[in-house]
Amino acid sequence: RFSHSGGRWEERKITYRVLNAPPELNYDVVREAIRRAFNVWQTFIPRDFVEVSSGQADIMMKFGEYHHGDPYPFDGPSGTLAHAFGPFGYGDPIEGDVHFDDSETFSVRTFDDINLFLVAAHEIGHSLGLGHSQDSTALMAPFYSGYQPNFELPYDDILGIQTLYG
Ligand SMILES: O=C1CC=C(NS(=O)(=O)c2ccc(-c3ccccc3)cc2)CC1=O
Ligand SMILES: [Ca+2]
Ligand SMILES: [Zn+2]
Ligand SMILES: [Zn+2]
Repeated sequence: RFSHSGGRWEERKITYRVLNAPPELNYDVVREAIRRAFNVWQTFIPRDFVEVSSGQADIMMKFGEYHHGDPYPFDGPSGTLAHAFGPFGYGDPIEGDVHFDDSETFSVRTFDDINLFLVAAHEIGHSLGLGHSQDSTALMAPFYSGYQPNFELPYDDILGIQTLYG
C-alpha cells in the first residue's frame, strides 16, 4: 500500500555524500549506518549507490538544526527527526537530499534513542521517490516504530521500490 511522490533517478549510478556527523556519533560510524541503509534498497533495484567524499553528490546528507539552509527549519528535540527531498525531476540540486535534525540524539546500537540506520533508510526511500505507505509495518510508514534487530525490508516497501525502479 505504498505511494510514489513522482519522479525517479534515471542514472544507474547514484552518488551520495555524508557532509557531517552529529556530536554524539563518530563520522565513520555515521557513514557505516548510512551505507547499510542504502544497501537495504540497493538489493532490490538496478541502481548502484556510490559514496563520494567531495564535490556535489546526487544525494547530499547532512545534520543540521532549526534553520539549516532550506525553507524547512527543524523543530528542536523530538517532533520531526529528519526530512528528505524526492527526485522531482526538474534538476534542483536539493532533489534527493536528506537532512537529519541535529537536536535529536541518534544512536546506532541501543534501543532507546532514535536509530540512525532506520531513519536514514526511511528518508532514502523518499530520496528515491517513495511517499508514505498506509501499511503500518512498512519502512515507509509515516511513524517511527522503534529499532528492530536484523532488519529486513518489508514486502510493501519491496513492491513500492520495484514498481518505481523494477
Ligand atoms: O516525510 C516525512 C515528514 C515527517 C517526518 N517525520 S519524522 O522525521 O518524525 C519521521 C517519522 C518516521 C520515520 C520513520 C518511519 C518508519 C521507519 C523509520 C523511520 C522517520 C522520521 C519525516 C518524514 O520522512
Ligand atoms: Ca526534531
Ligand atoms: Zn532540510
Ligand atoms: Zn517519511
